[in-house]
Amino acid sequence: MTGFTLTDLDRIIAARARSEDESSYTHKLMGKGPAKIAQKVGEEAVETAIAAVAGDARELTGEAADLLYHLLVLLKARDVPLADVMAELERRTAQTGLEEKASRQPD
Ligand SMILES: N=c1c2ncn([C@@H]3O[C@H](COP(=O)(O)OP(=O)(O)OP(=O)(O)O)[C@@H](O)[C@H]3O)c2ncn1[C@@H]1O[C@H](COP(=O)(O)O)[C@@H](O)[C@H]1O
Repeated sequence: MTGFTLTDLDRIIAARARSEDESSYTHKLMGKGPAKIAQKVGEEAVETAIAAVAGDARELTGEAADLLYHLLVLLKARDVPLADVMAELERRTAQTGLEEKASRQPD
């Protein structure tokens, strides 16, 4: 179990996006703009789906990590805070009333 969160990754992405470090993939990707980043999200989503259908857990793990990373970069490029996405997910959970039940049950 790791304590690393999407919020941690989001902070790293924000710092790398702000940097002028030419060796940073995040910096380079941000420079290409939202359309290119959105294309990468689409590609990574397809690769994730293919890995899931193939049933290869290791491949799926890697592709899902690529997808989440690129999705966070896309949100950053469009100035949509990750916190807003999490708040929307929380709102949906609150609507169903399942949050309390889930916290009482083991994973
Ligand atoms: N999580 C990631 C991450 N996941 C995937 N990738 C990069 O995403 C790229 C995807 O590879 P592809 O083959 O699909 O794309 P490509 O051919 O390199 O590029 P395109 O021409 O298709 O755009 C690879 O270069 C990976 O290194 C990531 N790059 C960075 N991070 C995180 O971002 C942090 C900052 O990275 P830098 O910005 O590089 O310092 C790192 O410490 C990581 O935490």
